[in-house]
Amino acid sequence: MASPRRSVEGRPLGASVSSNTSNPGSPAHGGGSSGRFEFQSLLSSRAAGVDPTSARLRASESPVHRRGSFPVAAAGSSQAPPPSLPEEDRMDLNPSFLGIALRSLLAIDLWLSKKLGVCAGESSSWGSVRPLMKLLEISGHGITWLLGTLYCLCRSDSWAGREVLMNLLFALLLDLLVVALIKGLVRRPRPAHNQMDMFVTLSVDKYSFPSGHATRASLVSRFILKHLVLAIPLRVLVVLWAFILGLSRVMLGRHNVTDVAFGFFLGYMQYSIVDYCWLSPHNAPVLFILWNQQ
Ligand SMILES: CC(C)=CCC/C(C)=C/CC/C(C)=C/COP(=O)(O)O
Repeated sequence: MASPRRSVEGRPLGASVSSNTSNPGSPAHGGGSSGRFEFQSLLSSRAAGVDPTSARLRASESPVHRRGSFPVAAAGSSQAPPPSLPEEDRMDLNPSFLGIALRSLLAIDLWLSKKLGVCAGESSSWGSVRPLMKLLEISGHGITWLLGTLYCLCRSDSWAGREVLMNLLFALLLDLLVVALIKGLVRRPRPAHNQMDMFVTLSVDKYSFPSGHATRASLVSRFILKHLVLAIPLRVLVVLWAFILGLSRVMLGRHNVTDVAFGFFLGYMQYSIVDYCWLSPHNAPVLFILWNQQ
């Protein structure tokens, strides 16, 4: 059955609001038999195996089909104030506005990412700096950081140093796990202009959301700023490295802007988790004793 509620649902709401405002006499305004809402309701009733004529009759009784009562359409008109919608219909209407906002954000994201992807190929406008961008890519790669941390852990001869490095190792592994989980869940494909010529990847790295390099850059730089005593210029360099690494992901065409922006946010939050669960000889003695026996 094409209930009134079914005829209300879905994407066209935002479009119909604007068409109602700009052209109150149009079929989409709800008055004509070929109006957009009727078309929608016919489609949904066909999909549900319902007789289109009876569906149309029902649609004309629906709260949204009485479009003159919708606040935007009614603005400036002499029509009676709208009867309030039942609670369940109001809940259906709001997400479609959110949907439109999300769709617009995604459209801007794709457009901006394509514009910024100036090193996506050798023949791109900034193709000559592609090798430099790929060097940056290696500087933020999981393998580089894991091997580097393990090496420093082996060379460290102080308890304090080992504690910090053990936590950095934990942070890097947590980051790999969280990013792999989200990539596997969201499954957003990489931008079409990306060349998949990355140095050592996991199977989930065919997906792009969020950027693993961006999460690592923000996690590691926050970690370094908190636990290493560095001169101001070096601290600035650490932040710059993280920012440029994130930007280089979009310039290389590996990611969309939102992948990197969310990656930065996620990495920042991950550091808070690492800080909260800080491993020390007091709360994780086994880990430290085992390591010292190596
Ligand atoms: C211990 C273990 C599972 C190590 C795997 C290290 C590894 C291959 C990480 C992949 C790093 C990578 C290519 C991430 C992708 O970064 P995006 O910025 O392109 O998302």
